[in-house]
Order: sequence, then C-alpha cells, then structure tokens
Amino acid sequence: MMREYLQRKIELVNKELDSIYLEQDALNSTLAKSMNYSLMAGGKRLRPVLLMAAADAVGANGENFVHLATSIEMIHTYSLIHDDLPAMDNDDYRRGKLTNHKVFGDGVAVLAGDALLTMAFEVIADSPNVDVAKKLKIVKEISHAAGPEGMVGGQVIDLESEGKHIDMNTLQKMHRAKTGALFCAAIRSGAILGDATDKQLEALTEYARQFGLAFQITDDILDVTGDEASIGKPVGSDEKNHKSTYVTLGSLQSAKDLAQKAVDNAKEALKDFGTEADFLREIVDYLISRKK
Ligand SMILES: CC(C)=CCC/C(C)=C/COP(=O)(O)OP(=O)(O)O
Ligand SMILES: C=C(C)CCOP(=O)(O)OP(=O)(O)O
Repeated sequence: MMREYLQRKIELVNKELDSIYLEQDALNSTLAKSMNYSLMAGGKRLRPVLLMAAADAVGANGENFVHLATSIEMIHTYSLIHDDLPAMDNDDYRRGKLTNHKVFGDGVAVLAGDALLTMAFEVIADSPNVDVAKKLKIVKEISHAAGPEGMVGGQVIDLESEGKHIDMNTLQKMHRAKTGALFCAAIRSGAILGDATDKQLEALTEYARQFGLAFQITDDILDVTGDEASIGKPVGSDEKNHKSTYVTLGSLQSAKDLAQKAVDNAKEALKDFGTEADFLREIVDYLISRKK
C-alpha cells in the first residue's frame, strides 16, 4: 500500500514540476536548463509527498495541494545545488548525475539556486485551491524554515564545524536547522492546508521532528555503508569534508539505535490518528531501511 501511495504521489509531483517552468518560454534558456536539470534529476520528492500526506492524515485530499507542494521541492533543490558548490561541499555528483555547477559553471549554478528559491514563493502565491490567509501562513512557515533560523543558519553551523570536533548537542542543533526545519515546514504546511486542529498540528510537528532526525541519521549511515550507484552521490563525503556525524560521534550501531528510536517516537506521535495517517507511519520504516 505504501509503495503504491508513494509512487502515485511522486508521479504527481514530477508531472507538476514538469509543467511549471518551460524552457522555450524562458527569458534565458541556459538558466532554465540549469534549473530543470537539477529539478528533474530524480530526487526522492520526500518533502512534497510529506506535505500531501500530512493533509491526508487530517482527512483532507492532499493531492489538491500538489502545486503548492512543488515549492518545497524547489527550495530543497536550490539548497542541494548550493551545497554542492566548491565554496561549500565541492561535490561532483548528485542524484546520480554531475552536479549543477559541473555542467553549467559556478555562476549559473548559484543563480539557478537563487531562481528556484524565488520561484518557489511565486508558486505558493499562484497555488489553486488555497485561500489567501492559508497562503500567508505557509509563506511564514516555509520562509522561516528555509532562512537564517532554519536551513541557511544550519548550513552555516555546518560550514563552521568542518574539521572540528563538535559535540552531540551541536550536531543535533545543526541538523534540526539544516535538514529538519524544511521537513517540519512541509508537514506543517500540509496540516494547515488540511485544516488540522491545534492538537493535530502539534502531533504532526513532533512527528516531523522525529522524521527529520531519523532521516539525517540514515543519511550519515548511508555515507558510510551505502553504495554510490544507489545513493547517487559519493560515499565517504562526510569523511572527506572532515564532518562530525551520528556515526563518527558514536558508532554505526549507536547511530542505527538512535534512528530506530526516532522512528518509534515518530509513530508514537501519531497515536491519536486513524488509518488516514498509515502512510506517515509506514514511510518512517522505509526511511531507515532505504538504500538511497
Ligand atoms: C542553504 C544551503 C546551501 C543548505 C543546504 C542544506 C542541506 C540539507 C544540504 C545537504 O546536506 P548534506 O551535505 O549533509 O547532504 P549530502 O550528503 O546530500 O550533500
Ligand atoms: C538533506 C539532505 C541530507 C540532502 C539530501 O536530501 P534527500 O535525500 O531528500 O535528497 P533527494 O532525494 O531530494 O536527492
């Protein structure tokens, strides 16, 4: 059931993304090619899928919000393009393909990231089936999560931590901001779109925090145990960049135990939800057993 649900939502997101920005109409075709190159490079689409699933979990039809959901994938894609730049992680492969700057050059890659971030807010503004008050709430959720108190702030902690030993508290703070905040915004946005009660919103926020933690620990584990063809990016990149991770601060086994605890906590957060939340329950198991 989970696989079919996931596949259907991924296809919807891909179709929507495909229709949003057409190269032939663009002011600059190189920029459009660069944006599309990374957007359509085969990401897992977890964030937009989670947005729709959170709306489903509170009894709405998440698929009505697919247009808005793509905005989060645009922001996520921008962050990956910038993360791979020589000034940051200096990575050559992402999503199984050469990184954006390797194909289009650093300048265009910076601008493609900027353009995706900016366009995401145009997409929210243009979203059908959503009233203006909700759009405003969602702009606040997403901009806060992507900005200095969220993803960008976390990325700076990451930059400053390279080559240094950081403790578990700093690692968690960094990941909550760098990776967790956008997952949280995706899930909270879906809940808001689906008219969640305050109690449901609170429970889904806790689910999102635990999901983000389980996701990040798994990313750290895959960086050690994964195989390049499956994860689409080099293994051992954390070691190369002298980064502290859940694996280096403990062990492979302690990281696996922490991830499992986060999965259990995520499911526990959904205890008062009905079968509408089954996908959210199942995807956390998939998350820690994933190979990519
Ligand atoms: C504002 C910016 C640029 C934010 C980047 C956010 C982010 C989550 C990058 C990937 O993290 P990672 O380096 O831990 O993962 P990967 O191994 O996929 O590069
Ligand atoms: C936040 C991190 C660790 C970067 C990768 O995110 P995903 O694993 O969701 O990447 P894609 O599937 O979108 O490529």
